[in-house]
Amino acid sequence: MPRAIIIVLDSFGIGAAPDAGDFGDAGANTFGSILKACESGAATRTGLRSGPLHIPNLKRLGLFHAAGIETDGGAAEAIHGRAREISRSKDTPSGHWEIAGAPVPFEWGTFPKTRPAFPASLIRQIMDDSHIPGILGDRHASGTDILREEGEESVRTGKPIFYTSTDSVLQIAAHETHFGLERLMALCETARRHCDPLNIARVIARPFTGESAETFRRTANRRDFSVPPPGETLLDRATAGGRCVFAVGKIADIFAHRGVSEVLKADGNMALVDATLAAIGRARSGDLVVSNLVDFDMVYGHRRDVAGYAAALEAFDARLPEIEAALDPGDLCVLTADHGCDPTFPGTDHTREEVPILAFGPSIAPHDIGVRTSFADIGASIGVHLDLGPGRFGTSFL
Ligand SMILES: O=P(O)(O)O[C@H]1O[C@H](CO)[C@@H](O)[C@H]1O
Ligand SMILES: [Mn+2]
Ligand SMILES: [Mn+2]
Repeated sequence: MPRAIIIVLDSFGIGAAPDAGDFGDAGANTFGSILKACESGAATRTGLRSGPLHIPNLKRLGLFHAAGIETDGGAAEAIHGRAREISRSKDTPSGHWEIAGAPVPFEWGTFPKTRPAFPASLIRQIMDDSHIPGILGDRHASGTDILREEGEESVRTGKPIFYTSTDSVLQIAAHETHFGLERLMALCETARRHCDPLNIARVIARPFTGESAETFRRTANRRDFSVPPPGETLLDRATAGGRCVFAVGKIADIFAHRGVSEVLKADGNMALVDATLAAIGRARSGDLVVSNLVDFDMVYGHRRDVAGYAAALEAFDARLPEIEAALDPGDLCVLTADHGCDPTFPGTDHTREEVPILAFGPSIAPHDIGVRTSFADIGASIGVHLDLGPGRFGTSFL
């Protein structure tokens, strides 16, 4: 029996979705903007990269075809197309769950762009149950900015930093040793419980190290406390069918550990590619590997670092031949994304975009699958490929 691999390039959208205007994202295009910035020289950084975007392998597979960009290159080598999201939000869990065949049929709770952003009753409940002396932040913010602004006071007072974004999230940053990593995780579990009635998708622990605003760094001990997916996912169906599901990076957290057999954690895109290759190496026939490459989003998209994003794409592209070489004759590997995060767009939030689908394997015949009406077509196709059936949502493109 064949195997399947999904690699989510977190935030790698390829153009505004038809409903992008509803999200304030008309005109956003993560891939297109990076391409343009590279072309014009705006994505040059000494010692990092320069010139036009160099992604020969993604190009060969059909990324430009999927994005509707004319190229002088030949025919695409992968099944190629793009997909729209039916879930009404542009966050990570919604995107991943829809890819896995469980779109979100309701609106998430979010916190207003006011100061304070969190309801006093919520903060009171969390404080009563966690013995913290108070909180800092209490607003919408970029996680790295707020660390510079509030980190030193947090260390001095022992008050953790609470912040949010347009996503359905409560993020809590605290120092790994001064506050304590385990204590932060316990605090997040408490917060998770009190966020449930507000329909908040995720509470995220954001531990950091360092001793001053200039040296604070967020660590790889980030942990997402997610509510479970709203329906049966491809991962659930695979494990129920006796298959092994390897979850690489934050996949297990995103799926609230449901439908996951083995967790492989790693820090940084290149280590995550290594972990993905390790999982492919261990997967047996009928198994599923699901991997998330978070740096595109967390380190470059939200930071609006277009040169960094371009360099990260080039670095991933250079690893693609290794991934292709790791595939057995019957395998199917799908590259896609969960939402956009255009590094040239105003603000620091995700952008509502269509995502690429590049599906390849030694015996997969390339063809154009056009614009898919749901990310769920990916899960449906993999379900068919793995002989698990298409699932409730989505139409197989195989
Ligand atoms: O600015 P940072 O802390 O990276 O936060 C980002 O990460 C969150 C979860 O992915 C998003 O909601 C966005 O706000
Ligand atoms: Mn994401
Ligand atoms: Mn994000």
